[in-house]
Amino acid sequence: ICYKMLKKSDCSCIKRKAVTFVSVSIIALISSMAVGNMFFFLPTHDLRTCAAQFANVTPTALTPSNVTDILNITLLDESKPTICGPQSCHFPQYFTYSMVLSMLACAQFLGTSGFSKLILLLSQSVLYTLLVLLVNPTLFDNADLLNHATFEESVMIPLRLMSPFILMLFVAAVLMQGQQAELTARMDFLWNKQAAEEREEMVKKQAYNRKLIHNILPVDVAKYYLDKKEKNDDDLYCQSCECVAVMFATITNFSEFYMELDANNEGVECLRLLNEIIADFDNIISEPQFYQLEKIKTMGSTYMVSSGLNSATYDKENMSHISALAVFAMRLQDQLKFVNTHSFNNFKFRIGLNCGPVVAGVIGARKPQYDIWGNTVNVASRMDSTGIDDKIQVSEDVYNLLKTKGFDFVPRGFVPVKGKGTMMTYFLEGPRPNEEPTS
Ligand SMILES: Nc1ncnc2c1ncn2[C@@H]1O[C@H](COP(=O)(O)OP(=O)(O)OP(=O)(O)O)[C@@H](O)[C@H]1O
Repeated sequence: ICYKMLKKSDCSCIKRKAVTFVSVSIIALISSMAVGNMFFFLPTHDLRTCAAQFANVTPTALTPSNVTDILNITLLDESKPTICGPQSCHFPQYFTYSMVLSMLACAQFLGTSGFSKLILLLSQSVLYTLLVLLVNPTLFDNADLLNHATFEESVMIPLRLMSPFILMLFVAAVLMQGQQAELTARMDFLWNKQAAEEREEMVKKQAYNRKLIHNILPVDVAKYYLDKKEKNDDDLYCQSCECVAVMFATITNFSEFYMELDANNEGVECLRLLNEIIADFDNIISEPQFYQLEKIKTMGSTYMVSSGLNSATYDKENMSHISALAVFAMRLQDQLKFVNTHSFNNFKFRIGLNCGPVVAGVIGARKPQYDIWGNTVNVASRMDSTGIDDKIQVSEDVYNLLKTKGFDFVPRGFVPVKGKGTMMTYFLEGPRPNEEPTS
């Protein structure tokens, strides 16, 4: 009910108070049983004196057996009234045991610090000792006498002294056990804390590693390696893809821009600009509309992208992954124009597109690289290398698939392509995507 109705912190506070209340009640109850009962037997008559009076002798002249015989009492029969008075208590050591029980409850269940427990236990035992010694010591002396008479063995240490000694011994034991428990609890706490910190660190590292792997490999390929049970580095991952689109986009005059001079920190500033341009391209490819695209790699100032490499991104029906790559190519052109305007440069951009079957895979055990191979890739590269600055040259296959999808094409004519003879190619002119280029 508490957990349903209240906040967690309020609830644990109430729970703690309830536990303290119950513990204090138990301690008070058992202590009062121990201490309170002792008062029921007041006034207690000294059996030896009583028997001496009855026999009209001095108390020292009587042995314990004489006393029991004269008074006609036995250790085990407490109920019979004696000539000295009504029934008595023959086993006062049970008061001490009750006290030990109450102290045990105090030591075990009371939710306070070790020091306050020690103070409480000491005051309990001192109070009890005073009660034993001052209020009713005769009760304990009578018990000693009855024991002596029954077992015919003299009592070495009187019970009235033995009882406080037992309590002190118990306090010492509780103190030692408490210290040990506190030490263990502290160690447990520290170990738990350390374990929690290490677990948190491990989770963070795992997430970071996953992020790194996802930056190197496509999501499905990364999943293949992460889920793989047998970690064999030599395993080859490769997959045949039915119809993917491949793009090569090159900043053709970047080599003219790149110079190693003192003024540009030995070329570092040129590389910084190239890095910013590529990062802009990476940001565009991360947009949700380009989810079918996968960046393959950059080679110098060439950016290579493919689309439709897995079942999640390949659209067999509408070939939307090829349309998405065409739109992406135009976005890159717009982005580079934007960079030119703001960096007062005149970078030229040449793009080639092709589509068809490829083989995708990961090569190498160290620094593994995801790549695609096949004639489709070679031709896409040729579409770029034989293209014209600021144009997107596409193969006839791309043209045939996209001509009915609202794209504008201008035929370029037959282009000589190394190893292929001549190929009919087209320039993709539009329509331009509406989006503003990102800064
Ligand atoms: N996975 C790939 N990544 C980058 N470039 C590629 C890839 N596959 C092919 N190419 C490029 O495609 C182009 C055409 O390759 P092809 O095998 O037809 O001719 P090649 O004689 O090897 O090329 P080149 O004459 O340019 O050296 C090559 O320039 C090659 O670098």
